[in-house]
Amino acid sequence: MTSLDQLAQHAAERVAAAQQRLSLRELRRQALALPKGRFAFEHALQKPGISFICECKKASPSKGILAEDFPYLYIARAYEDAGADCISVLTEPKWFLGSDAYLQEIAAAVSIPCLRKDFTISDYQIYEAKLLGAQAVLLICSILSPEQLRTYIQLCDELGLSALVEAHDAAEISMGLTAGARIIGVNNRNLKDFSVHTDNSCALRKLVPKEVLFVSESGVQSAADVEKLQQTGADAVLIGEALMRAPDKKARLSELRGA
Ligand SMILES: O=C(O)c1ccccc1NCC(=O)[C@H](O)[C@H](O)COP(=O)(O)O
Repeated sequence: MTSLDQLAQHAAERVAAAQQRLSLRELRRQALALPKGRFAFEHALQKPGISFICECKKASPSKGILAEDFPYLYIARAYEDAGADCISVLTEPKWFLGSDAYLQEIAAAVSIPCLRKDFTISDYQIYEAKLLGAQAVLLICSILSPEQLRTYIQLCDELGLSALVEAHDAAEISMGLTAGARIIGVNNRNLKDFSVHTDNSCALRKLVPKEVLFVSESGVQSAADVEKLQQTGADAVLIGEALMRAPDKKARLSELRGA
């Protein structure tokens, strides 16, 4: 079983446990009672130049603990002060040591849009994301069927959430576009063996039409990486480790911008 299979399986167990506490019907009722979102996440990626999605994550399966000390609200505010366009918040608890509470508190504390970064395998998690204050959810092609992907994008549309549809190869990009994705994220990390190649985004950019937003995810470590991805036509970069390991987030983000 790959790490991704384990993450997806654990997500299904988490959803089953959550449904014991609150039914899908009641969760759905609560989510639909909220004002419809305005797709703020995708609007934030439409500005001229490259946008920065800065990630709050304490740990990851490939790198272990990234930040012993994890003052998540301080980190999120530092990202916002440094000019981040969006924040990605890991809510997966077992391998990323994330938490729904981190997302809820961060979304309430900042005015830029937040992505719920989790392993979505059920509509239940999309309603949860809405209630936690997220403006976007991650949909990973390799753990969803084409039908699930299409249905979940439609649900996001109904709630006014953006869907960041993650692909790693040409077949997954095709699956995402067929399902109606408006944002494709190409993960430079192979989630089966954890190897990272930012050139993956460069190779796959041409398969995504210009009217669909293109996000390059993972392995961005330098201003040269950002410059290369911008030249390739990326609308945004999603950066985790390089920022999480930096004591001064503002200085590190400026450095990555090439300022
Ligand atoms: O990072 C991992 O080890 C990992 C393992 C299994 C599934 C997903 C994983 N990472 C999620 C991500 O893709 C990153 O958090 C994100 O793109 C930021 O990457 P980085 O800048 O390299 O921290």
